[in-house]
Amino acid sequence: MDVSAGESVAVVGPSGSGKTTFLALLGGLLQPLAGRIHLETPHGTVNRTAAHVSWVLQTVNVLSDRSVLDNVALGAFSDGLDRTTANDHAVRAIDRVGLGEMSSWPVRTLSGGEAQRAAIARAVISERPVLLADEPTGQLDEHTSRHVVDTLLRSAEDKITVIVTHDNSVAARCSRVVRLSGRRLS
Ligand SMILES: Nc1ncnc2c1ncn2[C@@H]1O[C@H](COP(=O)(O)OP(=O)(O)OP(=O)(O)O)[C@@H](O)[C@H]1O
Repeated sequence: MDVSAGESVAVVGPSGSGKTTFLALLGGLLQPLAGRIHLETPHGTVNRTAAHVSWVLQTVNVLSDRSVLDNVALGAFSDGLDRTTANDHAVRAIDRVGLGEMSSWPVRTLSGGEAQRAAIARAVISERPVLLADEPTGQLDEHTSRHVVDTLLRSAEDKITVIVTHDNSVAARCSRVVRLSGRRLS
């Protein structure tokens, strides 16, 4: 599979077909037994993709005692943005996912879906060229899901975005849909 910057790819398929495993391979969390995954960057070919990927995971990976703002800004800050710029980007992304009023709240006080939206805000402001999302709307109602997918896809304009989803309406909005079944991509 070849994916170019600006493309958003939905990965669909039955439960247990290997979608999360495929994402983990793309993101360098697992090494393939066969085949090769690499990323072409302006600075050359990268074989270890992990440092180039921002994640939205099925189990929400946030620091639960820190505020929404801290959680969202931290990723961009640790990637090298200065704190003021990281905070500015974070504030805008938090507004876009509808958590503006909760910005100073510790993430542990949020619902599962709200924490998931904080994780999405963190991923979309990342300057990393690849965004991998595993069921990013799994805990969201239809209206919030549509809004959050807008935010994800807006950030996809200059990134490689791969979204694992069971939601056909999310898949339909991606620029490409691939199906995993019987251990094959089609
Ligand atoms: N670390 C592991 N070691 C061995 N087998 C694993 C491991 N992780 C997942 N599997 C198996 O690999 C298969 C694919 O799992 P995976 O989580 O990638 O599926 P999925 O398509 O994302 O499923 P779902 O839609 O239910 O989240 C499953 O049968 C699972 O049991």
